[in-house]
Amino acid sequence: MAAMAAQAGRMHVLSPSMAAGTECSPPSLRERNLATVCGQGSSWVATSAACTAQQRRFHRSPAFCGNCVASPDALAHRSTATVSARLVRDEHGAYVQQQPSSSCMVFCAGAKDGGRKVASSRRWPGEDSLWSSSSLSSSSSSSSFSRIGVVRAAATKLSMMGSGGKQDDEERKVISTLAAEEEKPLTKKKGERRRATTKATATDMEATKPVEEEAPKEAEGKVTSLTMDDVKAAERGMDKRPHVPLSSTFQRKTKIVCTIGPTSNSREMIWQLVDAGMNVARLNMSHGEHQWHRAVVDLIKEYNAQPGVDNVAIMLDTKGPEVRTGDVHEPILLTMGQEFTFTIKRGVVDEKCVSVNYDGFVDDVEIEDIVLIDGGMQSLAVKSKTKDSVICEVVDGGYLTSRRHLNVRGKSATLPSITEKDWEDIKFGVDNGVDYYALSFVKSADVVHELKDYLKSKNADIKVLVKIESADSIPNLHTILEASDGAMVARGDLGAELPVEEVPILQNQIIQICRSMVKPVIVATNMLESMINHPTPTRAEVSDIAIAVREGTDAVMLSGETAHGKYPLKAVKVMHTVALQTEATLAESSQSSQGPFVRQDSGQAHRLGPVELLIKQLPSKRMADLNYERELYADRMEKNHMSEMFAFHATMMANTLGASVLVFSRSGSMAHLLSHYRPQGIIFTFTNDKRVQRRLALYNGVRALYMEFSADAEVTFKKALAMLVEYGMVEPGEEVALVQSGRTPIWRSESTHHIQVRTVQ
Ligand SMILES: Nc1ncnc2c1ncn2[C@@H]1O[C@H](COP(=O)(O)OP(=O)(O)O)[C@@H](O)[C@H]1O
Ligand SMILES: C=C(OP(=O)(O)O)C(=O)O
Repeated sequence: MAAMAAQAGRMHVLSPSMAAGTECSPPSLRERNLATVCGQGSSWVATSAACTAQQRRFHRSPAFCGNCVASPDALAHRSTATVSARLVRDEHGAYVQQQPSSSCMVFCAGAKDGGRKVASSRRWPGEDSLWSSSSLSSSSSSSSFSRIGVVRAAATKLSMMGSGGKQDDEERKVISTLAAEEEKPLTKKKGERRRATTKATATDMEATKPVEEEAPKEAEGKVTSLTMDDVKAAERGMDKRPHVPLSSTFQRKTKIVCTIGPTSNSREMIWQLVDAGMNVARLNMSHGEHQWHRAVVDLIKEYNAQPGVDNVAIMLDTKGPEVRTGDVHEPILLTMGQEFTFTIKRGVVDEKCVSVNYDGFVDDVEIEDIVLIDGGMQSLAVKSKTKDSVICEVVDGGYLTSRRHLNVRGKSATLPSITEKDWEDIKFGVDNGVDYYALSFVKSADVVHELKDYLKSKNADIKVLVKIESADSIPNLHTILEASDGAMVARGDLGAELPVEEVPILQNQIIQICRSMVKPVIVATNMLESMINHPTPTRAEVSDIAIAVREGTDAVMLSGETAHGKYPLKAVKVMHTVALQTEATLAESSQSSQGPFVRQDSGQAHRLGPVELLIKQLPSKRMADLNYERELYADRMEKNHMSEMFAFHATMMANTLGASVLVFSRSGSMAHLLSHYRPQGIIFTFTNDKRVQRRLALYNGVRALYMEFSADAEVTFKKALAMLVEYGMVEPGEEVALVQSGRTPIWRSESTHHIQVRTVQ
């Protein structure tokens, strides 16, 4: 079979170690019975129908339940796969391998909706319908609906490709069969009805007018075979249907921040990035004019305005007092040992000299200092100075391109944290209603207070994340974080100003401190750097993402990978898959090795309070720091006692039941608290404030949905549950933990605080 697989290139191979009839617990099943799709290292095993609601919760993670063995994340890799067998339980409850009774091409419609729904052209023994999607999926309101779109788009695509296309015969045959099948009447399901209604409005159609422009990425734009992305693109282009809520990435708890740049600023790309998993769009104000950024903001707003979609938050990253080289006409090659000069004169560029944007550069630098370009991609030793130039010798050579970072090893530039340009950009953010500022090179809490005072004076409700990237910020870390609304571990500059080996230690500490303060934290820079030029990540990059997830970060960030890389979508998909997979192992290990609740590495729901957690996680942390954390925690508990308690106990309850959490929040504060406790299920947060919904996009485990609240709590609960069922996020029969608490309880007259367990109808 393995040989056949190699030949076919995308044969689904069941591990030879899986003996038919072997009874396996989910983890061992996963270890032993993985199958490979498309030779891409992803894995899935076809599903059985008979899984209970309790088992189905495993579907939201790449773990497998005993009955229904599917690896949703694998579906994100590829839209089609050939499957040779599936696992089902026999009459004794043991797992057996079942061969399909007809051709077995699978269209992983699940790639669109979380990998839980799979439409197939197979016939399985005992099932008479060619469209036995129910045999492959959990109950779904939108699987047939996904299939219709996929089939129609695929068929149209096929006809466009003509006979000269590169599609292989087998795939063509199946697409044609599926297209013919589409004409057959189907029982309408909720999702279809919904689509039919939305499809009718002309305004909606106009809103989703397809982009005529070429896909901006050469590498990702080329169509060599029909993938889900092609199908989706074709689907959008052909049908002009409104964008519908996609749940493909809602199971992932760790959020993804994508920097928008020249390769990702088109409408088409932004839509695809969201589908692939983008939660927050970052605008880097070091590049591009306001007009450029406004166009991106407008696109994100247009995306968010669609009914029912996952909202994307906008984060404006200030340039800060960063020192950069000027523009160059073409890359300048720096060779080891050569002389090279940095000058504060503007607009100078030749093969031996380039401008620097900071007038104090010459004063800040001393002979023998090491100047790093882009955090050390090239480095130069300072040999001499004149009044306007620094003359260096190249230590590590390479190509110098436009507007590159300059750092002096071990030193911070003596510039104010918020420059004049930053104030202009901050005003731009206020005018355009961004959700977060990422404030660069913060060295003390004062600057955060200054910005917050300004925002207050403008009545602008924008949250301030501090970028920890300056050597000078470390001694003031606690006060800076305390003043902020969250942080970014900006490893690029941090690793240039401080020895690189300190970066992982600081990363961990910053994450833990933010967590203990109930503030979101982002790990940034170089996460999938090699994917700027290559379609697959290095193993070290994959580990880097996994480590950040294990440490409990709220979000991971892509910079050049999505801003100017060749494979922006692939990079997001890799990040999504790695995070999802890592989160599943955290959930598993918390269930098996340490009992149901106690987690120490990821900080998931635990019986210990945040301070105890911190002590366990950071054995090397100084006692003084821990006492400080303890005081903060005590202070928070005092102010927020009830909500803290309810968030904690709701988490415990949800974990015990294997259920998701449902919360109603005007300000988002209860969602923040729940996120802090990291429940194993999703925190579905209903809010009646669009701004809060967008902001929550950054928080670990939170899925925020917009809804008007009714004066009657029960009406609101029912509406919320119905919405989740409609979007395929929960299923009838499933239990959810519903929390009614928070600083400003919504139905104050009804009760004070409570947690209930509801079974979805
Ligand atoms: N708005 C933009 N306009 C042009 N280029 C951009 C923009 N945003 C990002 N880029 C490009 O993507 C690269 C990587 O993004 P990022 O890491 O945010 O930048 P940097 O490291 O330069 O601060 C940048 O160096 C730049 O070449
Ligand atoms: C995220 C960072 O900031 P920027 O890309 O703005 O330099 C960093 O230095 O890691």
